[in-house]
Amino acid sequence: MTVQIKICGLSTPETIDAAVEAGASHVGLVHYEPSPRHVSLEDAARLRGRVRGKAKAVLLLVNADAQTTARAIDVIRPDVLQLHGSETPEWCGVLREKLDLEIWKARGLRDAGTLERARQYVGHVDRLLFDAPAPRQEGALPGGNGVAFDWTLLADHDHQVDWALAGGLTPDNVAQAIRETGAPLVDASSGLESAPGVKDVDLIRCFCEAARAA
Ligand SMILES: O=C(O)c1ccccc1NCC(=O)[C@H](O)[C@H](O)COP(=O)(O)O
Repeated sequence: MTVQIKICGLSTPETIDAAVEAGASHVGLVHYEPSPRHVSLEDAARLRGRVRGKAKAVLLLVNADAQTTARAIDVIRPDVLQLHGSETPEWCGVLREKLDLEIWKARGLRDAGTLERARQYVGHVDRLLFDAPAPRQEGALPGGNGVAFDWTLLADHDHQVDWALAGGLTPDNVAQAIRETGAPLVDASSGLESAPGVKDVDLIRCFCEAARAA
């Protein structure tokens, strides 16, 4: 099966184009002000326009309220809404029923217990995205930290919904990650940067090549 590839936290036309040309199936736009990858709604809408018909646009929000979510969807018109905070299964389900787009929920995997609890989202989301857990320190971002988790947690797991692997993926480790977990979709952000929030087009290309060659 061909692995799908999401490049997250893109914020310039050049890096968006590089991701699409390298064969990314999904591009991620982070609308979350504390992030170095935050893009305004207007910039996100412009970037989204560049990929229409070529790759799916994923809008990433963190614990956004209903009004903020509705406004962001209205302006950006993404294909996918990725929820990367502490959104409940019920809230995901409400959005999935009301909105004509895919709902993805990110879950940090610390141990087998956190993987088991992620099952609460089955039936409420279109995809679970397994990431490293958020660092415990004050002010830490809930994602995009470039930290990998223990992939053996996913070995032989009985997935009951589509899923994706994220967390510390780079051109150097993505093939091994795919082989060890069987991930159908891989997602990378900070491992493709020369500085926080600054994507490197060569790293984007190398990542896509390595993922496809796995
Ligand atoms: O990228 C951010 O700054 C960010 C902020 C808040 C929530 C999520 C965020 N990013 C999510 C991602 O980029 C990925 O889906 C995932 O966390 C993998 O990131 P990385 O470990 O940096 O590859």
